[in-house]
Amino acid sequence: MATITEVGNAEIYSPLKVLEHPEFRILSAGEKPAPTANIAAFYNPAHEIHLVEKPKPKPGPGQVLLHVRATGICGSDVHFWQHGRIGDSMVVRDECGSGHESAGEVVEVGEGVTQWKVGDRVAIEAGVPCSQPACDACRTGRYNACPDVVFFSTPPFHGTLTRWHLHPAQWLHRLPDHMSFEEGSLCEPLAVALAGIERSGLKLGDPLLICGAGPIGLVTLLSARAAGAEPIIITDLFQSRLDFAKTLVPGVRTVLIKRGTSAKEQAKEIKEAAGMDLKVALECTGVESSVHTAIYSMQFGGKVFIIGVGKNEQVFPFMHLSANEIDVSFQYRYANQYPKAIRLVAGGLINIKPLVTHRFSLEDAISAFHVAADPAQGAIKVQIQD
Ligand SMILES: NC(=O)c1ccc[n+]([C@@H]2O[C@H](COP(=O)([O-])OP(=O)(O)OC[C@H]3O[C@@H](n4cnc5c(N)ncnc54)[C@H](O)[C@@H]3O)[C@@H](O)[C@H]2O)c1
Ligand SMILES: OC[C@H](O)C(O)[C@@H](O)CO
Repeated sequence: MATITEVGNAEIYSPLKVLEHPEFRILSAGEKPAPTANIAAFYNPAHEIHLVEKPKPKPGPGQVLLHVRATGICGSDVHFWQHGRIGDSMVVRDECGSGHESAGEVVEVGEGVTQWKVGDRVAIEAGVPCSQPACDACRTGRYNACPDVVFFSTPPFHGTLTRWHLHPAQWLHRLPDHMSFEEGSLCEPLAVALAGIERSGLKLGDPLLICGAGPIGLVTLLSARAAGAEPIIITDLFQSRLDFAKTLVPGVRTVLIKRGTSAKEQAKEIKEAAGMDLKVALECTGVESSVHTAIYSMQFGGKVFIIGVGKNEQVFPFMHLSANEIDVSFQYRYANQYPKAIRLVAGGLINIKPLVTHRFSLEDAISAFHVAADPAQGAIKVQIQD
């Protein structure tokens, strides 16, 4: 039987027709895999999700084999499973492995790897750009724009929600001893928030609006508090999410968004809660009406910075933006944020631990997905730990 290294890296990091591969197999419902089996959670174009058993890979030159110890379920994992696509370019066309918020432990290193040894604990940066000198994005440090990026868990690339994961040595980040795997895996959504804070230009004392109190909005809230924004207003459609935000950052002011209320009326309520017009909005829903609310909440010269992902085409209040010199910018994943994320958590400036509300074993990953997908369960961050 061919091993993964004999098959070659190109196949590991490329559209792998897993079910045609002799060593891949979907586990039947209720089947108990061996304790060391390389199981993973896969979704497919028929919107099914199941455990798959796949071979334990061998690290090739420059690669590290990891025991993945903690993985968070991201909204995009659930979205790929239930909707089969995000936008036009990320489409589920085959079985695809989930998960990209992971941390783990080095169990084997490939030829030429000198910076890692067995037992090292790492956060896994799931987007691996090509790093070629001819690639403008990689050369200029904006590697999230690399056209040849392998982003684990975005089709066609399989994810890091598996027991044994092979990763390029240079895209791992060392975890200090006092940082848990759980915190290491949360560095992924934290990296998204930090990229947003950095690129929005948020400064000490800036009045800030955060739209949406999901995991990204909440991690943005923690980061914005550490960055010194004041006051901070956070919105959501659900009071329970706003209450959760208050437990994280007691000083945050909350505004419940009511369906059927106009964006201008909601903005009025937000400005009243702040006692002023706001300077920056970090929009973490991607919902058109919420983007409008953010725009109408801004002062002259404000900035609406959109982290949320939404409908392909959306309408903007053009003249209001124009007459108030309001900038609108967007974030696509992140670049150069992991070392910063680890420093902020390790240094105690950001406490991300309370975000994890549910924990499952790898064998129970499918139940974890069902909890993450069901709003009635009240989960913030569901983690799978091994
Ligand atoms: N730009 C990026 O690279 C990047 C990376 C990760 C996630 N995202 C996106 O960020 C967004 C947030 O991610 P998440 O995991 O927190 O998602 P989530 O769906 O768990 O949370 C979104 C929150 O927004 C709230 N919401 C919905 N409509 C609202 C409205 N009109 N006003 C106020 N709140 C509203 C929801 O109730 C929910 O609590 C998603 O769109 C996600 O795709 C973007
Ligand atoms: O944090 C990274 C994001 O979740 C990904 O871009 C995902 O949404 C699609 O690849």
